[in-house]
Amino acid sequence: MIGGGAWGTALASVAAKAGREVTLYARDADTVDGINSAHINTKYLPDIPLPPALKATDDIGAALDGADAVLLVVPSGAVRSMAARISGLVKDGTPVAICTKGIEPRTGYLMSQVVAEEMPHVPVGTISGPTFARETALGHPTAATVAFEFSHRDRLEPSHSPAARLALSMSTGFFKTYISDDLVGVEIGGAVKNVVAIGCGMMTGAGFAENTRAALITRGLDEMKALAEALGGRRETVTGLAGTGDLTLTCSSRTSRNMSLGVQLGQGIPRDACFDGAPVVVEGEANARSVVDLAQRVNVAMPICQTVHAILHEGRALNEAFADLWTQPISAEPRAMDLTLNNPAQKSLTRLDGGVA
Ligand SMILES: NC(=O)C1=CN([C@@H]2O[C@H](COP(=O)(O)OP(=O)(O)OC[C@H]3O[C@@H](n4cnc5c(N)ncnc54)[C@H](O)[C@@H]3O)[C@@H](O)[C@H]2O)C=CC1
Ligand SMILES: O=C(CO)COP(=O)(O)O
Repeated sequence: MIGGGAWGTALASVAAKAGREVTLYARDADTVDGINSAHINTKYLPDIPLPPALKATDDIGAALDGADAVLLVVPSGAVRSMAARISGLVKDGTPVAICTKGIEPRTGYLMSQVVAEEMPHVPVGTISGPTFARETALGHPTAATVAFEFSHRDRLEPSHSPAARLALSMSTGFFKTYISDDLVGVEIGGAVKNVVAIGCGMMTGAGFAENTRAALITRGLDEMKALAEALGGRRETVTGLAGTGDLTLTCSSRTSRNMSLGVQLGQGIPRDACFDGAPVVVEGEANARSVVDLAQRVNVAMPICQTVHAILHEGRALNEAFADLWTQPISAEPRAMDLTLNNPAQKSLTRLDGGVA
């Protein structure tokens, strides 16, 4: 397990509980000591006991020595450099699953494509779904999708595919795994939901309520499906755990760092004062740029993501941007019907407390 943050630790705990021999690499020596001596990751998952069998090290070579599978769980901005760093340490054919949710800025690559470029000698897939780290580490019932591309041989013998082997290896009585061969659908779901969750949080923080949130979730899902399809993924994958599931989770709870950032911004808290100034990984901020850029490149309209992007990165006023979103041209649902009408409505958003935005 490469990455000693909340999610890397939670996944390492799952794998250890599934009976795997797990070594977690963390760059922080205190984290390593805490896991080895007290079986706690005090920084990222305080108070959650970890399986004593789980070992940690700050020696990345030792962590990877003899590994039958590698899970890569660092923030998206560190994925390429980490993949390049470990490439020579991972033996040919070892499945590598990226558990990071994002799209690389500039290239527009999925995280699995970034890793595949740096590690051409191994099969690369992903594990994704509605999985808050804390709940997972506590052993709450959780489900996730393991996705790898299937070779011709994998289709003939699916149980030998990397996806199936990893799904089996990670399965416990509380961590239910599903298998997919649609990496694009799964990874687009994970990246886009972060952006939509920031949007849901913004509107919640600004004083709007449940109708608004349900509309953003549903139309956000439509954006996710359209982008996935344009990139060769399947719409039905997006209706699964890594799309609908994760979108629903992160748009419904302030446990989500993305939703929580949005709420704070919606309340008017300046960005550098959010989370009391602590450096928290909020993938949706970078994802907003890369998703909108990718959507433009493949000519897919993503009005919610564009609105979030404009507020985060172009200095647009939040209320005005959402009022514009709500008065965009009237279009068909689903998109398959090609129909757009000019919208004659005046901008008018009223908050739950009766205030006008
Ligand atoms: N926390 C959660 O509930 C879930 C998180 N994820 C995804 O997992 C990824 C990681 O998130 P978390 O573990 O939650 O973040 P985190 O903030 O808890 O931990 C990040 C970890 O990455 C390490 N790190 C950062 N830059 C690094 C670098 N350049 N080299 C080596 N290590 C580096 C940090 O030291 C830290 O251990 C994100 O893409 C997130 O979207 C996915 C599912 C659930
Ligand atoms: O991806 C996640 C849950 O599936 C975690 O969401 P946040 O990164 O918004 O906390």
